[in-house]
Amino acid sequence: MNGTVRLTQALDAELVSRLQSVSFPTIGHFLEEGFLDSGIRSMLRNVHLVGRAVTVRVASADAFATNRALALLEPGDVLVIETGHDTTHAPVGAVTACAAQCAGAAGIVVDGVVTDIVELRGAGLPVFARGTSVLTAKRKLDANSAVNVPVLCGGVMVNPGDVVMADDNGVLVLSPEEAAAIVDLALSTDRAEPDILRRLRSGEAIDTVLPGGME
Ligand SMILES: O=C([O-])CC(=O)C(=O)O
Ligand SMILES: [Mg+2]
Repeated sequence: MNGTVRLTQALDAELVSRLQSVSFPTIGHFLEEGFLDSGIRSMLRNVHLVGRAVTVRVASADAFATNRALALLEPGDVLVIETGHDTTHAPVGAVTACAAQCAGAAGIVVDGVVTDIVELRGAGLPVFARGTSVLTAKRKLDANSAVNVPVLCGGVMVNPGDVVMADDNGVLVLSPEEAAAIVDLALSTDRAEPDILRRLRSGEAIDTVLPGGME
């Protein structure tokens, strides 16, 4: 088991605060990279989070790998789980989510399935996954598991310490530098949108309101 290193670099609190105000699909107007496969969806409704990625590669349904990653979570972190495209064994359920929530995590993203869905809904921790399963991970070790290493999640390479942004639309992961470079543009675009909607509702034509396109 590699990479059990605790992250030392916190995300800039000001950046996190600004990103929390952003409508994440606005970033989708400007960027092409960092968007997780749309099959990874929120398992809860009305969620919106920004957090630092703590990563784990779970090999062959190794539940201990997830537990090691859970032990590294700090307030505001998002646990990002690579499963090697395993959509059968759920590495996350009531107990895992409870541990993450008790550590103050902002959420969990799994490139795979979760279990205990009723309990997850009740707990309220934002969890993103491809669906649900009754079959779970197992209490066994696999040497190919690793914590806080780059992981492939929904087709995106997620590095420990990246910025995870997720809501009911899906999940986006950027480096802190990429997030800082886009946040002002996203916020100013969001600020312009209420007026666009008002003008459309008042009867103006779309090609008058948005002559150059949607951005
Ligand atoms: O143990 C697992 O793999 C998932 C689970 O059921 C839980 O976290 O409660
Ligand atoms: Mg369980």
